[in-house]
Amino acid sequence: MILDDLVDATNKRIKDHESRIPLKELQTTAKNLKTISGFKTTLENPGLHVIAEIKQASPSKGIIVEDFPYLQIAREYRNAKVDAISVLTEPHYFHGKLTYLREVSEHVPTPVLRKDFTINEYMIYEAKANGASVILLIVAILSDQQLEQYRNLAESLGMDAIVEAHDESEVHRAIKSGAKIIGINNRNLKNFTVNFKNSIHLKKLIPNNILTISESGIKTQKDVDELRDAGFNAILVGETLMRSTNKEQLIRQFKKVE
Ligand SMILES: O=C(O)c1ccccc1NCC(=O)[C@H](O)[C@H](O)COP(=O)(O)O
Repeated sequence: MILDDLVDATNKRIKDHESRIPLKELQTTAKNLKTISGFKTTLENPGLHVIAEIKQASPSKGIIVEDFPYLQIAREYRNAKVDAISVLTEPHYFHGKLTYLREVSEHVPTPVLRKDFTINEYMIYEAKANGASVILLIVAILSDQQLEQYRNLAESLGMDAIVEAHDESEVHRAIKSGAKIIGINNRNLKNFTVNFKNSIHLKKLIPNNILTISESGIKTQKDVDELRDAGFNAILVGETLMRSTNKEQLIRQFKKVE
């Protein structure tokens, strides 16, 4: 299964990072670096918020774009007033890099999500040390204890955590862990199909005091309107924006602003 392969590859990658930058050194950098806070507060405002993703490739699609001017893309997203930028840092399947995260956070004054497969505390300090305002915690790869502990650690470092669920039992675990923001991934990670109805059904299980984000496979204005009507606080859009030749216009259209 792809998720197991991703976790194995992440384990090896982070062991290598730890051998080069010890945890103590990373913790000092993380604690001293000032990053943008307030992502959660932004989502609490009325309206549908947009998280725009920067990624060159994915397991389901392979290479999405050959040309990858990530800083220029980040500036276009900023001009379109996105509420956060999601940056893939996983190198093997998504062709991501930590450098992209750091540079985007240094050049663009918008909260940045480290989009990766967080499996330990080292990665949370690493996210903060490289400019992240938000991290992702995927319920399918973490225990109940890790979900709570990692979210608390992220918050203690001034970041927010999106707890990602794919099905009913994962939504219940996310709620039980104390998640303040739940991301529902529309993509089935076994066969890569995308199903909005599942996302809209799962939203109904989440209490109103928890913020919700619909992630993956969002392509058209109809998709966006359906998710807005279902009451999501935000959408996370990757491939559709990466392939768009006018990203700014598309985001404004999705947000329904002139
Ligand atoms: O995108 C994939 O193929 C994928 C496969 C396995 C695990 C995660 C995967 N994607 C990560 C994401 O969550 C997406 O990058 C993100 O939600 C944006 O999705 P999209 O708009 O469909 O590019």
